[in-house]
Amino acid sequence: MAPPAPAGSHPTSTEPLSRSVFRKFLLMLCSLLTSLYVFYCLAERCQTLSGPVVGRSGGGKEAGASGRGVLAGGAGEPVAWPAVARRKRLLQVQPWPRRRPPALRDDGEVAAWEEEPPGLAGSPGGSGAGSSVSETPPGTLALLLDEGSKQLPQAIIIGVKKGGTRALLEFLRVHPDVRAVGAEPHFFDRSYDKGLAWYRDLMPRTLEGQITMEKTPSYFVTREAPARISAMSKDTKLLVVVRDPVTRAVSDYTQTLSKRPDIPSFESLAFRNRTAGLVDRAWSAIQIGLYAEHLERWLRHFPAHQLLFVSGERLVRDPAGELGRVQDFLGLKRIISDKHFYFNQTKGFPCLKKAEGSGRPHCLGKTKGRPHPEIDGQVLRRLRDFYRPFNRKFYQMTGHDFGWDG
Ligand SMILES: Nc1ncnc2c1ncn2[C@@H]1O[C@H](COP(=O)(O)OS(=O)(=O)O)[C@@H](OP(=O)(O)O)[C@H]1O
Repeated sequence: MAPPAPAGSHPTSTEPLSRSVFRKFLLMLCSLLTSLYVFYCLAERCQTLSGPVVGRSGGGKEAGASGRGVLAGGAGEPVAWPAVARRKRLLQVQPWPRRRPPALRDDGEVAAWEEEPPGLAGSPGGSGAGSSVSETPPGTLALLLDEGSKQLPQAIIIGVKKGGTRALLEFLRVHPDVRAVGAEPHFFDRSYDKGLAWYRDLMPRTLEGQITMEKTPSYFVTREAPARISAMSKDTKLLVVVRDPVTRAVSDYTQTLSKRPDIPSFESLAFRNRTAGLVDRAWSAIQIGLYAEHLERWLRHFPAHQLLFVSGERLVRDPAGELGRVQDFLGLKRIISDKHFYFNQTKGFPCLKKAEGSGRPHCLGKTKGRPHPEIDGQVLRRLRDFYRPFNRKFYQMTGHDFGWDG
């Protein structure tokens, strides 16, 4: 038998042809496997770099269509996001320069569309994190993956004003399968005549398996909002962050006072007749806290299991715990956990260790968690008495005692 030819040498006339073909085949197989391995490593590395903090781009299913698949599960019925979501997350690799970070208004909300045009929606609203990523994925991955599309929201934070809605949205955006508009669109209360196409255009791009979200706290008390949202999609999931209505009223007043320091005192606005203890329920700061009454309207259009009530108090005390419930409700994998938060002593609130898009620690702006003026104790007690029956009814309707009545 002829001795084996040195590696890489050409087959000799004495070497059988089949052996030479086999050797070439082996060589090609090795190259193929090496290329696959290199590509896999690159992709994995990108994903590792992005960690739990995510950025841009998405795609998805046809919004507004009936039974928008992935969200079809009810409250206690988590639906797993398709495996494709993992692949899609490759698009969220950072960092790419964000086009234009949204500016903050003085009330702490993200500035409206003149600051962040609809087409650029989706930046971390109110983050102030100074973070930067764009919607353009880097070359190779962009070629391999599609860029997603704009969808109508499948889940909306509908209220309540001053309940902790910004905190909930900012915390949720840490999730790689959540994409949200930064600013409040106010579509179902102020801009409904602009039409669903206009509304959809405000949304960030999402990929299949990602949820599009927005928050506009005034929807909860807008008479037309339940029917309008149901007309968009009866499968829409609704989140309501509720907070002790008395504290909420004071918070609401504090916000107005910060813009118009000359308004009358809280004590005088809260009563139609203070001596008689007659509470002015027409005052919006009081009215919004009548949760049971507002909820009745929503339940005429949505089944109870499509609403989730988030405790504003627990969102401060135990954000990860409350976010766990929210992720289950939205059918999301539980990714946001204790390790995403730290308690900032100066702010007096939980903050994110890594904000969406920046990877840096991030607390909400100075208009969130500001000190309240001192309110007469007797007035507060009267308001507690006033709200008690409404709160009890609300506990019954939601099946949860939020503990506002001591
Ligand atoms: N983590 C964290 N950081 C800062 N603030 C937090 C946080 N979690 C909840 N909150 C509470 O959120 C309250 C503001 O609620 P909203 O974001 O719903 O307000 S708004 O309706 O959008 O204006 C705000 O109310 P005030 O304390 O009255 O300012 C906060 O108490």
